[in-house]
Amino acid sequence: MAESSTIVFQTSLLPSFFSQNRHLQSLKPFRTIKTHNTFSQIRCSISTAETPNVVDVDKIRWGCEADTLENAEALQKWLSGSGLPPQKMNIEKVDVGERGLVANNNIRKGEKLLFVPPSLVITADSEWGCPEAGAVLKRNSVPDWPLLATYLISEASLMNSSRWSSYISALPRQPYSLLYWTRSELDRYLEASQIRERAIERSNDVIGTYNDLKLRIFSKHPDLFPEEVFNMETFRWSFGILFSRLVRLPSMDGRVALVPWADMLNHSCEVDTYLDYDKSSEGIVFTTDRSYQPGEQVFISYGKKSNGELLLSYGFVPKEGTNPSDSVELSLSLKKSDKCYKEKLEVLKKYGLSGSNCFPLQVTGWPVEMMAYAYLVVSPPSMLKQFDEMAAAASNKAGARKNIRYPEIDEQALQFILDCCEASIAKYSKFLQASGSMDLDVTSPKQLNRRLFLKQLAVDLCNSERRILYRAQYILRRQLRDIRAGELKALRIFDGLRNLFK
Ligand SMILES: C[S@@+](CC[C@H](N)C(=O)[O-])C[C@H]1O[C@@H](n2cnc3c(N)ncnc32)[C@H](O)[C@@H]1O
Repeated sequence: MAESSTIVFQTSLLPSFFSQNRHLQSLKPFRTIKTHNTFSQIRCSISTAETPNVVDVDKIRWGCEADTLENAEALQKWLSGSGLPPQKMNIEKVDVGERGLVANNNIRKGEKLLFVPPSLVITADSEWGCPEAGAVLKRNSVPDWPLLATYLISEASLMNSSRWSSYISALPRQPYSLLYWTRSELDRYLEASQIRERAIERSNDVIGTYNDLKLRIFSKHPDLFPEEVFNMETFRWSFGILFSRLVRLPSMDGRVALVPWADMLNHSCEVDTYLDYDKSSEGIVFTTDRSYQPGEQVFISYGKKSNGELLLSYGFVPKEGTNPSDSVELSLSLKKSDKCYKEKLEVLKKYGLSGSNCFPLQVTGWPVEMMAYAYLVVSPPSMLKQFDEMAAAASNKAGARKNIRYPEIDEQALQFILDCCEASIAKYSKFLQASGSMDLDVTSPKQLNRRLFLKQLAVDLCNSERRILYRAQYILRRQLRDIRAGELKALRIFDGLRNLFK
């Protein structure tokens, strides 16, 4: 639950992993996913055991169904027995988020809750149940995210011999992130949204990371990392868990961690409280920003994320209009027919931009960088000397002048943004209209439920993104009307003066 690369939050459940760990990626072709369902017995040397333990792959519990309280009681018992102090909350079935933490006592505003001790937190430094496997990854300087993903799989494969067995058994068997949507589901349901691109990129990153680990490490140590256990399917699971549960802890130098118990808290856009390490109590806590009565679900914030980002990592979309941090990515592109296309592309590249860029629109407005980019797109050859300044302002490079104004091309720039906005609205409207009669193409009731669920999420996302575009369209039209009215007034004054002199 770390943060997005553009906005700095205190702590949020999730990540900017791939911006930090790109060096681990290898862009190899999609590999066929190997299932772990075939019965096989794996030898895995566990800690100091002299004879290697034999792992029955079929018996590994990759979490449980998150819509039940299966394993929740065992988790609470294990946590209490392992140093978690008595809590003012219990794990219960809830309306928002399936399972969540519910107050069992009056909770005051400003109260510190949780106090999960560091001994119950999983970080890149945690001890491995299979120390040889951990040593190999560390020798190869594997970064935190892939290391933690491998750690989870390794601990899951040790079953009851892992100290995290009760925790792992209570994790969701299928985390609700876009990692679990197939390519055709993404193409079909998220065609209108830029989140589709992000989901494809993320999925390719996970595949690339797994392939890289396999090539560099797993294939060289098949006794420690048997493919029946460490495969693309189990990596999808462990990355899905990390994307939806990992926390960045600012007071622990921004370390990323899995915090059992705290990761049962669901997100609300209406609260503004984050998990962090509390030096005085030496535990992971959060401070409530409202009071709760017994029976009420307690929430934290996963960060100031848009609905698209929440869907991408956590697999849910807040109710329309309830997320003040919601935004939609609007794509602007240079026109291929532009006489200065080459020159413009060159300056954009100089500032790390490309011929096509996305900018976040919010109901409250859009970034100044977007206007600078639009200026560059519409500027005529006579403004060649200003291209550099425009591209610099469109980038978020430090030191660049941001608030540039070119009143002579204001109208064209705003009209260009409006055209892009309307083209995007048309895409959303087409999807939303078609979604009513969309053939779900299913062969079983289970599949039907899944497709209906995904379609509903896509419809919710598209409605919330289109709503922001409608708002931008309204503002742009008004600004254009004002400019044109001003021009008309100036023209009338000019005509009046001309007639006077005549
Ligand atoms: C950190 S976990 C929270 C505990 C989780 N509900 C569970 O049962 O394991 C994050 C997951 O909880 C669910 N979730 C959290 N906040 C939610 C919300 N406001 N609406 C719907 N689902 C939510 C999503 O499935 C998300 O991937």
